[in-house]
Amino acid sequence: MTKEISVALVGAGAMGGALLRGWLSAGTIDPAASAVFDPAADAALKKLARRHDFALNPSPEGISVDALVLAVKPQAAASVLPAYAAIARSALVISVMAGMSLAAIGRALGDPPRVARAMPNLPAAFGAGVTGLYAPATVNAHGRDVIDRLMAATGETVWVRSEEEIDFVTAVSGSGPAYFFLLTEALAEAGAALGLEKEAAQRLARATASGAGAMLAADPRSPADMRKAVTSPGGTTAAALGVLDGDAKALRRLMKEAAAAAAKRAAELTE
Ligand SMILES: NC(=O)c1ccc[n+]([C@@H]2O[C@H](COP(=O)([O-])OP(=O)(O)OC[C@H]3O[C@@H](n4cnc5c(N)ncnc54)[C@H](OP(=O)(O)O)[C@@H]3O)[C@@H](O)[C@H]2O)c1
Ligand code: PRO
Repeated sequence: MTKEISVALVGAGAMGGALLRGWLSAGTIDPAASAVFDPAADAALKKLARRHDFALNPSPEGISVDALVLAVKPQAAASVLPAYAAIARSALVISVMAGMSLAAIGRALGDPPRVARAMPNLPAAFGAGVTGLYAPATVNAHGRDVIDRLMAATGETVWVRSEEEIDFVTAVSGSGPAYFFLLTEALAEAGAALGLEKEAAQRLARATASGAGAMLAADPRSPADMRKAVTSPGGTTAAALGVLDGDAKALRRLMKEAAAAAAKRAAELTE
């Protein structure tokens, strides 16, 4: 049987909390040997700590774990991370922070020997996440296996070839769920503008987005083939796609611009 992983998680907000819940429900981590640090822990986190018996906000002194996972806001990292330098010396450090480079993490933690980057996304909370991963050569095969097991507990994993590509992962899948949520909002607004009741339009748009997501998850056809299956020649979908994807390729152009803006911002956040 594979050994459970002991983890120290720094930051149990939206992303860190989703990962923690995924690990606990999948049995990936050993809660009794793990610790979570989040100074203003809310009632739900306190309840989770009591139920699973992991240490919540212990002194970092003397903590020894397999993996130290960093999930605070990048803007807070430089002031927060030094307190965890001693843990980082013997642990595999995994940062899920957008735009915080290996070099900057190394500086904040006193240059620990093994640091990797992971870029998960929020559907991890439902086991439906996808995480892009990068580890330099200082992380050996065992370390990569630990990283993969931790992140695969909340969805798919995709290894990339360079640290720079983590910014591109952030632009596609890290931020990506927000693009689909915005599309759902926009579709509901369009339905209401046509004359549907607002609530009916919202329910139709939301169920359509989740239905399309379920097809993407379960149907082996490519997105393009599934799009064609919805589109009757000369029909209603073709009329709509003429606007979204006609000669101007409006949506594809906009998506390229949006992803480029996200990648640029990730690079700006990088020290
Ligand atoms: N949200 C996403 O979809 C997503 C996806 C991929 C990657 N990420 C990355 O994940 C990181 C966290 O983002 P988030 O959206 O989860 O933000 P968040 O909800 O604000 O979570 C950050 C958590 O860290 C806590 N914190 C603050 N100071 C701390 C300290 N000294 N020690 C330990 N914890 C501390 C915060 O507590 P307070 O709220 O009390 O300050 C908060 O609970 C970011 O670096 C982001 O780039 C996020
Ligand atoms: N949320 C973080 C941000 O917006 C990183 C990816 C998703 O910066």
